Amino acid sequence: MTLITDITLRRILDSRGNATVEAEVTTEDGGFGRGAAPSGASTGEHEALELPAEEAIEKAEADAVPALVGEVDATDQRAIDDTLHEVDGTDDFSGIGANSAVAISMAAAKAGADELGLPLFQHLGGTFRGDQFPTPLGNVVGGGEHAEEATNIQEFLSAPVGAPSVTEAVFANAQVHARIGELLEEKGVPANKGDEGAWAPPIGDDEAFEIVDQATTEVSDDLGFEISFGLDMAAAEMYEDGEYVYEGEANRSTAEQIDYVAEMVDEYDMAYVEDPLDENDFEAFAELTDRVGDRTLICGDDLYVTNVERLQDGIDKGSSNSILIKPNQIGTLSDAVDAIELGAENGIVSAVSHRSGETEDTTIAHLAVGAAAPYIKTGTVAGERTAKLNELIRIEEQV
Ligand SMILES: C=C(OP(=O)(O)O)C(=O)O
Ligand SMILES: [Mg+2]
Repeated sequence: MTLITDITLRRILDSRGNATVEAEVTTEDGGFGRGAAPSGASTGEHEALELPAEEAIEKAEADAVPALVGEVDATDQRAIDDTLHEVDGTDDFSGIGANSAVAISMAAAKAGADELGLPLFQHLGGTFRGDQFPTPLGNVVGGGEHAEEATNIQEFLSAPVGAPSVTEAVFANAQVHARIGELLEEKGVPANKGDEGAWAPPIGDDEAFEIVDQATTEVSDDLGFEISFGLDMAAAEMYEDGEYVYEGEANRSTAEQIDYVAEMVDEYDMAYVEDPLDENDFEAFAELTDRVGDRTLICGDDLYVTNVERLQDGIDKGSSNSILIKPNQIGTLSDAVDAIELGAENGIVSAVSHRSGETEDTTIAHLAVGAAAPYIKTGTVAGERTAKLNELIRIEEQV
C-alpha cells in the first residue's frame, strides 16, 4: 500500500486555447503522475459533464482531494476511480466535473505506474499486455463542428489496416495527409486546417471522398500495404426535425441516410464508419449494421458515450460492431476499460479516441495498448496529436 500524498490541480490551455484541468498526483514513496482533460466540440448529449475549468478545480479540491490524499492506495486504480464516483455523487460527474475526474484518474494512474516502476500500459493492462498495437485512424480531411466552410462530414479518416507495425501506420497517415495537401493545391483549393489538424477545404463531401480515395490508394501503392479509409459522420450534429441536414445538398430521411452510408461503404470499400446516424437511434444503427456490418465497422461514439449501460443496450439491439472509447466522456479510466471489456466480450471492436480539444497528455496511447484495443483515433499531424502517435512509436520500441 502506497498512499497518495498530494494532488495539485491547475488551469492549463488546450489545443483550441480554452482552459482545461491538469492534475498532478504524488505518492508517499515519490511516485509522480500528471494528467490533463481533453474537451469535445461535437459532444454527445449523454456524456459526463465538463464544468468550467475553474469551477471543476474548486469542486474537486473541496471534495475529491481530501477523500484521496492520505486515504487511497496510488496503485489501486479501481479504488481511486470508485472514490471519484463516491465523492461526486451524481451519474454524470456534474458534482466535481468530468474534466477534474478524468485529469485526476489519469494522473493517479501515471503515479501508480511510476510507483510500481512499470510503463503505464502495463500498469493498466497487466503483464501479458503490450504485444498488440492499435491501428491509428488518422483524420486527414474534415469539417462539421471542427471547421467552418468545409465538408458536411466531420472526419475522413485514413486507415492503414495492412501496416506491418504501428510506426509504419503512423507514418503512412502522415503521408496521406501530405498527399491530400498536394492534391488540394493542384486543384487550386485553399486548404485551411480544422481543430484536429486535418485539412478543412471548402469542398463538398463527394469531392472529399474522391480526394481521400486517391491519396490513400497512391500511398498504399507506394508503401506496399493496404490503406483503407473511414468516416466520422457525427450525424447527431446533422439531425434536425427527423432529417439529416446536408448544406449544399438535399436533406436525407433516416432511410435515405442508411442507403447513402451503405452505398458509400461499398463504393469506397470503407473500413470504418462512426456515428452514421443520430445518437438516440439505436434501431437505425442496427439496420445499417445488419446491412454492412459484415464488411465494415459501424462505430458508436455519441451513441454510447463510453457508457456500459448504453453499450449493453446497443449489444442487445445489434446496433453496432464497434465502440469509440473516450475517457472524458465517462470520467475515469476504470469506466473506459469496463466499456472496452464489455465490448470485447461481445465482439464489439474498440477504438480509443482523442477529443477535438486536446493537450500533450499521452494516456490514451497507453490505454489502447494496455486494453488491447484494435484501433486508436488520435489525429495525424499537430503537436497534441503527434504526442500520442509518437508515444505509440516509443511503446512499440519498448516491448
Ligand atoms: C473526436 C471527436 O470530436 P469531439 O471531440 O469534438 O467530440 C469525435 O466526434 O469523435
Ligand atoms: Mg465522433
